[in-house]
Amino acid sequence: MRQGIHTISFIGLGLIGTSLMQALKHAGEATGRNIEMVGFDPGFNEKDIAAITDNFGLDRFETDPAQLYAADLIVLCAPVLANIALLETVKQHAPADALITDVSSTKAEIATRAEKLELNFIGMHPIAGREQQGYCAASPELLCERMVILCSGDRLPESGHAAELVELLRTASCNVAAMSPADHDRIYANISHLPQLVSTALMQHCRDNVEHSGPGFASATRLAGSPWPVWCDIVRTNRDNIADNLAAFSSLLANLAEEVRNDNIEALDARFREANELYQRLQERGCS
Ligand SMILES: O=C(O)C(=O)C[C@]1(C(=O)O)C=C[C@@H](O)C=C1
Repeated sequence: MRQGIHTISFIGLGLIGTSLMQALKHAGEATGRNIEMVGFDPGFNEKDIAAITDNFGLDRFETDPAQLYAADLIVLCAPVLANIALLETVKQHAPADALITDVSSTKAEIATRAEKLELNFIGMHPIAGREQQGYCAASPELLCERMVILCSGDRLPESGHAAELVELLRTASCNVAAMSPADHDRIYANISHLPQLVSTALMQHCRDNVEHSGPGFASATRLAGSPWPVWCDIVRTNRDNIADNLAAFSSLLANLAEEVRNDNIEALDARFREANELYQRLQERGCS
């Protein structure tokens, strides 16, 4: 049996799949390896295949599952529920020693399904994105200095394809961290899924005055441009955590409204001071 990652298959060649493919290709080259990048996307026509091969580093577009899944590492890059559905096909075709991962934004449901199917699976979540979709908006820079969560439990994997994946991600300048799927979904409901829904709701709430808006409103609502097909699956696979966060945030907003109405300057000053300090810390970490 040959050792190491020589071939990676990407199922779904959108923004994240293509950016990750390019980043791992470059990381392989930087460490003296030519990793073959194989991919499939059901929405692709001949023009897309030519463009992604010529400009984004895809080596082979494969429609035959036997060829597509014959890889050392398989990365599922479709929306979460589609990735979950794909696990059956992966089980059928993937070599026994292949590592299966995904780039979905929720991790518990897919991990449970993969465990039931006894797959060699570790979920992954690159904390990177933009409101544009599709491979045309992809770039390996998208992942540079960004966190990538591997749902391998308390510790990052130390052997096999999974350890090699960690090494490739680090070479691509990603900050790789480990956590459990349940912790992931709880944390990202708060720090990612809530901000998305708040941005969407803010855009709706201010609909009548959008034409009068300035740069402040534009930066507060950038995420309102995010694609629903992706977010539909995220919301559906992390419902309780997201609903809990929305409820807690609504009560914070209710308190804020009271403070404004009652001219509670002290409370408002404390809020601005805390938020300013947190913002400053984020800037210092280079997370803007
Ligand atoms: O900046 C964006 O447009 C994002 O998509 C960002 C963001 C995030 O919350 O940071 C949103 C969801 C993804 O799972 C990862 C990244």
